[in-house]
Amino acid sequence: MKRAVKALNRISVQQLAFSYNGRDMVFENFSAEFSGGPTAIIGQNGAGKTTLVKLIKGLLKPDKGRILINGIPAGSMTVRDLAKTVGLVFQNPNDQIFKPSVLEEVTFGPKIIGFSGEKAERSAKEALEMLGISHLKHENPYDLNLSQRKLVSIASILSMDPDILIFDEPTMGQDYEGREIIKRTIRHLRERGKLVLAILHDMDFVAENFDRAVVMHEGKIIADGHPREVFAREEIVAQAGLELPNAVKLGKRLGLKDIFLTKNELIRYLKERTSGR
Ligand SMILES: Nc1ncnc2c1ncn2[C@@H]1O[C@H](COP(=O)(O)OP(=O)(O)OP(=O)(O)O)[C@@H](O)[C@H]1O
Repeated sequence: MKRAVKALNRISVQQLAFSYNGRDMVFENFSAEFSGGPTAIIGQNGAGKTTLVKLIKGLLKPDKGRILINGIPAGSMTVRDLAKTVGLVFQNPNDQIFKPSVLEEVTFGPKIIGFSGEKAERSAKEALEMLGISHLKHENPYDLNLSQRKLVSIASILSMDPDILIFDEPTMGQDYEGREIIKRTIRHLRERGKLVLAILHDMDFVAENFDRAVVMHEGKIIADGHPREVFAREEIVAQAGLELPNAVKLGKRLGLKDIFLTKNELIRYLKERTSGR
């Protein structure tokens, strides 16, 4: 008997044009494909990153072109179907959170998209556990600090169990522990076959956790590849005003030709080189 194979989650952006005011074009004939491992969208302020993810999420409508979500034109999907398929965690959690308790907040989304009360609660509790904030479930989100509130906003999207998750600046305001939690969450989502996109200004986090970096500049993609390839391209790094990851900077300062994405990679290389002498 044939086993059903779940198709890869995929976003296909085709010949997109978009302007906020009908004059200044953010995108003109912009195309991109997203599937597979976690993808970071990077580039200077104003490059069009947030506009792109809002278009994908259906919060903005393209002037021209179309966006296919798992083969289906986003424009033809109901708000509920789109919410079930694509979850967007906003940069600022205050734009997303409005319930008086963490548990209500994280249960709200799953209920809206049709989970039973019991399933919504189970899913919410799993998400809170994943993000290490189960102990906060009875708190009012607005009594929490910004980094905890950000984790609540991530949990409230995770609990809907969408196929595609988009994070706008997930590590902003997070300390070491928060970054570790987000790192684990991305790994967990990837293992479950979810498509993860994240807008990031934190290049260390990109280097450590992403398979692909898409560099945007003035509404265009100017580089697209594994972070090791992208950070090796000095002209791209300069054009997009990117800060290099610390391990890459250190490797360069040591005069090494190869690109080391993490401190561990660099240390391993230096140890091998020393022991091989
Ligand atoms: N609500 C809006 N109304 C009008 N113009 C906007 C609006 N939001 C963004 N823009 C403009 O659209 C362009 C792309 O902005 P966008 O926020 O998508 O960039 P970004 O790469 O996400 O930047 P950041 O890293 O600061 O979030 C910029 O020129 C910006 O000024």
